[in-house]
Amino acid sequence: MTESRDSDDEQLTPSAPHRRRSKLAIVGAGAVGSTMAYAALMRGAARTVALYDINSAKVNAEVLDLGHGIQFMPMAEVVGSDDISVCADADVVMFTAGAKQKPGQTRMDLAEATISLVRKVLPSLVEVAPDAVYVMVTNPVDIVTYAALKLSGLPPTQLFGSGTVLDSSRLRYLIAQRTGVAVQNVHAYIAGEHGDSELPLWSSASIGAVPLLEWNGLGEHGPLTAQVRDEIAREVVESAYRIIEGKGATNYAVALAGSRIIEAILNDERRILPVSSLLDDFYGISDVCLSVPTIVGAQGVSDRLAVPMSVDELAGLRRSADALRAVAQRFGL
Ligand SMILES: NC(=O)C1=CN([C@@H]2O[C@H](COP(=O)(O)OP(=O)(O)OC[C@H]3O[C@@H](n4cnc5c(N)ncnc54)[C@H](O)[C@@H]3O)[C@@H](O)[C@H]2O)C=CC1
Ligand SMILES: CC(=O)C(=O)O
Repeated sequence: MTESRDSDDEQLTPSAPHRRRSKLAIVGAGAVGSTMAYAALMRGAARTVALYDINSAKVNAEVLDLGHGIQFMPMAEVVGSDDISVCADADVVMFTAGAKQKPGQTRMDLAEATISLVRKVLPSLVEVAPDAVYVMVTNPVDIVTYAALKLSGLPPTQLFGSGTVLDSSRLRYLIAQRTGVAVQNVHAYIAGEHGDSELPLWSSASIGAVPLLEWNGLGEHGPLTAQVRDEIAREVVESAYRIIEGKGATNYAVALAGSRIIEAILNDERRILPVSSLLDDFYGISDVCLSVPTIVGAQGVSDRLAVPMSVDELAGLRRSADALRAVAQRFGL
C-alpha cells in the first residue's frame, strides 16, 4: 500500500502552544487582513496579533469582534490601532493594505496605487519593526514584493511575498477533487507569478508517492490526461476572478495560506512553500520576485529547491519572469 510521501500540509492542525513571546502584525484590516488575524488566532499561530489600518473605525471594530472570541481560541491577545506603533517589535509583518481588484480588473491593474502605498507606509513600518520578517500579500504581490525590497533596503531573505502558496492550495484542491484522494496527499506547486502567467509544475507533482504524470486513475476517477491538466490549470488561474465576481473579494483561503507562512516563520519550521522571493540565478533567472518552492523559517526565506522541470515548464517560468520584469521596468523599479 502506498503511504503519503510526506505531509507539508497539516493545515488543520493548530500550531503548538507558544512557549515564547511572538508578535504578528497585520497591516490592513480589510477582508484579507482581518480574516488572516482570525485564522492566525484560531490556529494559535502567534501570542499577540496586532492589526493596523488607517481606517480607525474599521480596525477598532475588527479588534472588538475578534477579541470577543478570544475565550474560544488558543491563548492569545489581539490589539489594533490606526497608529503604526501598534506594530512595534513585531516578529512577523503581513502586509495586506491596499486596493483590491474590482470584477474584471487584473491584479496588475492595482500596481500603480499599491506601489505608491508601499512607498508611503513601509519606511515607518520598518522603523518600528526593524527585525520583523516581512511578507507582502497586497497585489500584484510579486511586483509589490520587488518594489518593497527596493524601497526598504531590507535583505531579500527578510522580505518576500505570499506568492503562489494560495494558488498551490487551489491546485491541490482541484487535483484532489479529480482523483478522489485527500488533498493532504497531493503534492504539487504552482510556480511563477501569482497571476495570469503562473504555471503548475506537473512534472514534479505526486499523489502519495505516485508521480502525478503516472497516475492511472482510481475507481470512478479517470487519469489526469493532458486535457484534464489543462482544465485544472485554467481553473486555478481563474479562481480569484470567479470568487471576486461572486462576493467581491477572496479572503478565507488566502488567510489560511498566510497563517501557514506565519507559522513557518514563528516556529522556524523550514517549510517548503512556494513564496515569492528575489531570485538570483534560479535556472538562470535573476532580478525578479516570483514563486518557486522555497525554504521558509525564522530568518525568512533561504534556499530554493531545484525542482525538476520539463522543457515546457522551464520555458513557462521564464515567460512569467519576463512578464513580471517588464511590469517592474514600466514602473521604474
Ligand atoms: N496575494 C494573495 O494571494 C492575495 C492578495 N490579495 C490582495 O490583498 C489586498 C487587500 O485585499 P482586501 O483585504 O480584500 O481589501 P480591502 O479593501 O477589504 O482592505 C484593504 C484595507 O487596507 C486599508 N488601507 C488602505 N491604505 C492603508 C494604509 N496606508 N495603511 C494601512 N491600511 C490601509 C484599508 O483601510 C482597508 O481596510 C488586495 O491588494 C488584494 O488584491 C487578496 C487575496 C489574495
Ligand atoms: C485576489 C487574489 O490574488 C487571489 O485570490 O488569488
